[in-house]
Amino acid sequence: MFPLRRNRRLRTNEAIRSLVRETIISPNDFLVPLFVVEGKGIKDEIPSMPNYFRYSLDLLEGEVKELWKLGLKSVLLFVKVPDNLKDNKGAEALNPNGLMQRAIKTVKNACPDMLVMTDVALDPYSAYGHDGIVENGQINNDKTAGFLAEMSVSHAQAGADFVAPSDMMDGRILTIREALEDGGFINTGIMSYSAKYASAFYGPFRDALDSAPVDLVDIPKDKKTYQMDYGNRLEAIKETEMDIIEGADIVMVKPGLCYLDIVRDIKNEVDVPVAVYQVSGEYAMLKAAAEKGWLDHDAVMMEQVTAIKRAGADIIASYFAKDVVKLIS
Ligand SMILES: NCc1[nH]cc(CCC(=O)O)c1CC(=O)O
Ligand SMILES: [Mg+2]
Repeated sequence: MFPLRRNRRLRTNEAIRSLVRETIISPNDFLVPLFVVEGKGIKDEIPSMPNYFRYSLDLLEGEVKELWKLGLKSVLLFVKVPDNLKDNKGAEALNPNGLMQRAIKTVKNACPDMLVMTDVALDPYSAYGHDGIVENGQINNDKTAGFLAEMSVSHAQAGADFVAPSDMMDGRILTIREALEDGGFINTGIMSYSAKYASAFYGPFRDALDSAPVDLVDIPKDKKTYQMDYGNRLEAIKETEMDIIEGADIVMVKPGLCYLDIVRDIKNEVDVPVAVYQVSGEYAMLKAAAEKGWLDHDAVMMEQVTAIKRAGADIIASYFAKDVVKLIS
């Protein structure tokens, strides 16, 4: 008996393969993380993130214009805060003339139609490298949520389109939503890092912002009391559903590749867009393997972002965004 159905017919050549391909990557899929620093003329390569840079505001302009030309229309801003401006409460985060607030305006000036999302969490501002206020050796959930709401309003005032709380405090989406509504920012969206795991893949990001938790007595050494345990799956659905009820417009799973089962679970469960963050450690792993000549950088990169989209990502936050778009254009 010869087979009646030969699946290989649909794989005969690139024309037929591209005709039947289910998942196609486009510039519209990406959200581009950007690291911003004080100073002038700075384009500083992050050692553990080859070919990824921190920009001072004057050079950020050109970078943003380049992204726009490539068809990348959304950015996610992170700031590296000077040590002397860090404290336990993140007071500098509310400075109307702070680095984040100026960065938002810089992007909007350079490129008025660029969608600007901002990271909302204390860690870049925290003397202890924590996403919240430390009290008696613990992260105070409710004080932190209140502070993040003020921070979100400050970003909205500066012109942010979306705030992206990445802290994992309970209840902060509701607190932030209420503060935005009260402030009249009814159209400012919230992209919640809703299922964010306590992951060792964030290492290079913490190098980039110098934001790792400090090693001091009475200060938690890691983020495991607020970020999720990577053994858990149902908890991701619970976290995500709660954030949607509290007012999240977009939910996120983070990191990416090791968590694609979670992405699919959530995609099947919710009716809001699902973002996935392919994080710094994922970027660093591929760059390192490619540098050694052990992996084909571009081929593996495309396989990875396609897998993330296939798993259910509507939005991919990725340090590879520019590389991908240059490759496919
Ligand atoms: N709240 C901070 C924050 N926002 C995004 C990332 C990680 C992103 C990456 O690794 O690329 C982190 C680090 C952390 O939680 O320690
Ligand atoms: Mg939560």
